[in-house]
Amino acid sequence: MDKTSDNQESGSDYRKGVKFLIDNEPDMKKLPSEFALPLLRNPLSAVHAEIPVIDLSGLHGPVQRRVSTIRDINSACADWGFFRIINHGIRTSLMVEMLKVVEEFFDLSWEQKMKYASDNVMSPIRYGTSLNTSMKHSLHWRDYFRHYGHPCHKTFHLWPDNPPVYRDVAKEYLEQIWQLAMKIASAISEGLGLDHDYIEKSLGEGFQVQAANYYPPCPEPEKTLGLAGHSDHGGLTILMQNHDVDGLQIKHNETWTAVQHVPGTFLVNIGDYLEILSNGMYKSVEHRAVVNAQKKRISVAVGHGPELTAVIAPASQLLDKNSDIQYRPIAYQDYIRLQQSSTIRGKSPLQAIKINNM
Ligand SMILES: O=C(O)CCC(=O)C(=O)O
Ligand SMILES: [Fe+2]
Repeated sequence: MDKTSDNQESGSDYRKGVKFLIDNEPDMKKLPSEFALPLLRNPLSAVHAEIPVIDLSGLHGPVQRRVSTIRDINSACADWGFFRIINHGIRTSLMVEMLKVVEEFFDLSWEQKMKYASDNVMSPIRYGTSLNTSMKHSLHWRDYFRHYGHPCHKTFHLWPDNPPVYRDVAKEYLEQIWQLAMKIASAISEGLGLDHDYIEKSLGEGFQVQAANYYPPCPEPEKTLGLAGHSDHGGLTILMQNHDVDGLQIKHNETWTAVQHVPGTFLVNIGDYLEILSNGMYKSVEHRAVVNAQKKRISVAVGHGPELTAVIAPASQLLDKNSDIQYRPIAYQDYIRLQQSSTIRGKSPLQAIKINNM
């Protein structure tokens, strides 16, 4: 292919990131046509709703409070698949530091960031833009940077050394978030009627991936999305964002619903692995990110799932003669590849392994 053709040139500019585009043209008035999503109905007109709030200190309280907290988590998982946690035990200063080093990373020159660009969706570290620019699709208004976390010692040496404190801050953050995820997983196990360590044990060594998203201000935010509707492939995602701008929407009762950000809290959501493990009792919920004309938004989503070679399948304890198995077993890494290689979002990877019981 002629590498100097106009298309190819502008195509490669997009791969440098939307931040690069807007930094070079801060007065941009029109959304470049590649970003216009043809079938999108104005995403900024979503309804607003309060999602369940769980006070995690209840898990350490007297028996009755613990039981009612587990019951609340269980109904939040079944009814919403998303909930907000307070009294989660993570220092606010660590949350702030983490957002700061992530922002400093995105502020690096595009050459420095492109060192981490990769078309390999399983790469342990990856910078990119939109969904998957190795495939043709309408572009999305976000840059992302993701890398593996727990067990941190395996990939720590690959993480960015610029900003210089990045590795240390991210390690402390990801280790604490892993512990938090295991605490919630234990409550969910009990809520499902399984042993309290059932989910944690099912993870084996476990797998954690951190996805940082950067959504710059966008000239025509009603015509595009930061991130298309999708469900997460892992079991539990723990999400935080910078303090002063909303953007997350979840599909609740078939309606896109905007979720307000509350500083100092995290959002937790159920991913496909827990939908599969619970044989469909819990649903992984589709969610997306919208953008806005005024402010950049940064989010850090940390996903938690089983070790990559694990075969994921419904828990046998949850299958009885009245409930047929709903999903075909699949190696977790094959599932991730299925999800990440596609530019079609929604819940299509789950549909692909769903068994159509009559
Ligand atoms: O930016 C957000 O709020 C959502 C991010 C997200 O869903 C993801 O990274 O999987
Ligand atoms: Fe997500």
